[in-house]
Amino acid sequence: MLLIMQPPLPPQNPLFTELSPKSQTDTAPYFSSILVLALFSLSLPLPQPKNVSPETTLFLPSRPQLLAGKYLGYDFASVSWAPLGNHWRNLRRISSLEILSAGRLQILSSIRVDEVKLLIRRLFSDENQTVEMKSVFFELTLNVMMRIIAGKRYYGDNVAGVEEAKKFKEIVEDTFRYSGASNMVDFLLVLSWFGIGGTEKKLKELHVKRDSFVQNLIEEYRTNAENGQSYDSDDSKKKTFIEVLLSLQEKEPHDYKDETIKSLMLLPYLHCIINETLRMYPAGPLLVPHESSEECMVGGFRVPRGTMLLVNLWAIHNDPRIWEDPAEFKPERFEGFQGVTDGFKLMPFGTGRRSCPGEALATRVVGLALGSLIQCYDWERLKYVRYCQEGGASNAMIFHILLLITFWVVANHFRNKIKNLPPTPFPTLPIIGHLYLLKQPLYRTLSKISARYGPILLLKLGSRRVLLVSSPSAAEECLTKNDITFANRPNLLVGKHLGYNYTSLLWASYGNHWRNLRKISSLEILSTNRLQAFSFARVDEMRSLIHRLYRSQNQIVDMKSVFFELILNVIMRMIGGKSYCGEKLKGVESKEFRQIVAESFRLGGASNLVDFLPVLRWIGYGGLEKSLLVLQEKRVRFMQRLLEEHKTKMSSDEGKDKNLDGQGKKTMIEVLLSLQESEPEYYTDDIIISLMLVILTAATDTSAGTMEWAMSLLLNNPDVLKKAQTEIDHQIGSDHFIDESDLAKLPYLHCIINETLRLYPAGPLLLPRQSSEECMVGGYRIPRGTMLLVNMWAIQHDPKIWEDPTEFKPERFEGFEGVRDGFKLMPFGAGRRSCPGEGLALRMVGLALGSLIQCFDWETPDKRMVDMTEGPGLTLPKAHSLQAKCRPRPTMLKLLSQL
Ligand code: HEM
Repeated sequence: MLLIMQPPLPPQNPLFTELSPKSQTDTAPYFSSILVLALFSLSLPLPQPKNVSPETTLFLPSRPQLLAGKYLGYDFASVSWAPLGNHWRNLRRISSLEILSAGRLQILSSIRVDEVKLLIRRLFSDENQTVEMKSVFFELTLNVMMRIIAGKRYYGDNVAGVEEAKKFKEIVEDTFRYSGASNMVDFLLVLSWFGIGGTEKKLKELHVKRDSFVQNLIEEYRTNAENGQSYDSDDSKKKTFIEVLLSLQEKEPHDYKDETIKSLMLLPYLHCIINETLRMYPAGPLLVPHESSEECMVGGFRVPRGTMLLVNLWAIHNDPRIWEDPAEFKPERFEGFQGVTDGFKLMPFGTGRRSCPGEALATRVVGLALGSLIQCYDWERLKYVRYCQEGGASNAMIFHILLLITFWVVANHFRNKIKNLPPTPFPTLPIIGHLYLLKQPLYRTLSKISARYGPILLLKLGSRRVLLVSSPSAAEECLTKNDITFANRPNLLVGKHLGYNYTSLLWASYGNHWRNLRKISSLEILSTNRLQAFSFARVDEMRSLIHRLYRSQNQIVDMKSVFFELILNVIMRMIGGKSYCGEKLKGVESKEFRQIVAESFRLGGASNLVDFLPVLRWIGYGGLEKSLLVLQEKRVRFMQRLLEEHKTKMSSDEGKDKNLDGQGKKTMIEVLLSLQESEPEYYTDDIIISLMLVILTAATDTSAGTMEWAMSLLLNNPDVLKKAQTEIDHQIGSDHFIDESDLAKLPYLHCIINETLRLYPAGPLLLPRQSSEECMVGGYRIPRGTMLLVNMWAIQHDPKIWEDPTEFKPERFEGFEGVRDGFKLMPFGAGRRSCPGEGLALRMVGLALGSLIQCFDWETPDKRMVDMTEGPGLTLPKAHSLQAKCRPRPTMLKLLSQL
């Protein structure tokens, strides 16, 4: 007599109150699973497994939140992946009672016998032919399971489902490939940011395939039911699993959503593809990972809550201390032994609450199939296939690697403390260190890290040690007491390729060579005297810009280009006596150089991954070096042209002793070429070109960017713009254009520039430096060769230092002189490697802003607020360049018409 047992249905589930906030969201699978729980009571407590101590049960039942559980486990709501709790208990009960209980297995035994018979018959007709046994067993198992679940067969005579079965076979193979604890992305999240692995994408695709496969089965059943067909009409007790669940769904549609049914239907497939010998080749060599739901003790050690547990079953099953000749296939060792579990030394189906619920079915199918095949046929081997052993070995290796990583992380953390190194964010991962914490924009991410761990931090960015400081006092200590120690620049790839192998002014190490270059640049181009001497060039360029804007009034102007061309022309005239942009000048060259500068800043700086993980160079990652070489070639070609032009002119009689600007001032190239004449070995063409390139590159993007941010802020704050115009009207009037000498009379304009440089410093992390010897910062020991990043952006946005730090309030600088306030406002850096172009930049920004405000009224093209999003790059550029329209101010019309 056959007996079917159904679980009692309680009126209400008292455990609803225990549900966590996450489980109360309305994600369909989870919610519906919880409703299922409301219907099925917990009146039958699961038996506590033998030999499992209370300590270890804490560990066993939960599952870690791995990617496989998210995508294949219906967001951790399926029976395999749900965390320990009522929801999981209920799903487990349904699956056990509806498909895998001893009672149901007994009822459905005819299906298994039938399928084995059909297989035997097929093999009989294929006598003496080679048979691929893996497929034979797979087809058998699938047919058995499909008949139990959906009442249909996929393989055999008169069956049309082979294509569908092929699809399912792929699904099963992929499921095993991407499930479990061996996806590196689960442990190194950073890999997914670098797009390495792509496991997540594959899991997403696999989930879609699995879901639609099972949904089709349900739909097929529904259609057939509507047409009055039934698969297993011979015996109502032999109802398929879908039938059982769908009839429950009919009664309680809310509680039995399709998602719940699907997540349950997928379970038996996964657990029942057992086709290897259980001790030597356990189908789950590391079991399925568990996670501890609270702290517990194992082997006398404290194991924290949330620790993932991997039981290396393969190692236990192959341990020579437990098994004699473990690598030998000796079935005799189990003579007289009942069952498939022997304490904890043999447990191919796991043990405890999360053990395999398909154990009974699997052993029956495997037993019946094997027995019948052996009974009916003689077999001979074609080739010996080393099979699961390889998989088992690789899993054991992963386990040992994980152990090593954990040990390394913990040891590294304590080592820092013992050595009196600054605090470091936890954990420091092997190889990548803290790179996993970084994302663009860097200064914002680093600022968050400092807010969490402190203003003096030691980061490990791949192979480099980085000291990150983000408080005025720490910055002061680095740039005053330790200024010489930190006067080197790190050897980054950009310094090698764009900095003439670390010999340019920007990238050279602190020493005689750097001192000499700095002296030339300061004396010959950036000293107060030289700046004064070339003020005519700036005024001249400014006038020509005003003229162009006057003629294109009411048209939309790209302000970034306007500012860039202005500063490029000014510097070009100081360097080589010619300006590059504007209507009468060579626009093509200007565009070319602008691209060169933009590219230099894009590839430059401290955020190239290859600088921190040199190993990436060997695997050809990113091709950064190639891009740098191409760029450098363009830069050099551009400057070489200019230099040759000057050499030709100077060698001609006409050019001798005559400056090229025509104003009685020697240009920088002339000075350098005359130095070359006296000391040709030192002042090579390369040295001259590299100096010109540094000055041009460092000056253009920084100054143009500051002007663009300032104009954007003014357009978004019309009151401030009005106030600045009023100041100019009162102090300068409208009878002459603003001159550099007028700037001292415009303190409010100065406040606007300071506030712009505070909010949007062109060097948000200054430029990276490197310590030449061991030193102390904040009481911590800083080893030699440590890279220094001063997060000026964080300091200038620190709410402890600045009231409303994100607000544009020029008034906060009223009564304040200069552009440096101790170490809390320092947009040009400090110390020996601070910006030598500060004087020029302030003059240019002041003159440009003052003139544009004096001559024109401004608005955005669509009268909307300017988008202030920051773009990626070293100099804090705007993500979208500023577009604006100008109208001449009525009071200035007379002057403008005289241009
Ligand atoms: C608003 C405009 C500018 C800003 C905000 C700015 C900012 C900076 C900063 C923060 C540094 C790094 C300082 C450090 O490491 O402590 C720097 C370095 C430098 N700047 Fe500027 N800068 C500007 C304009 C200019 C101009 C106009 C020039 C040249 C004409 C220039 C030439 C340089 C050079 C050559 C260095 C490297 C100095 C060295 O390594 O010895 N900068 N600048």
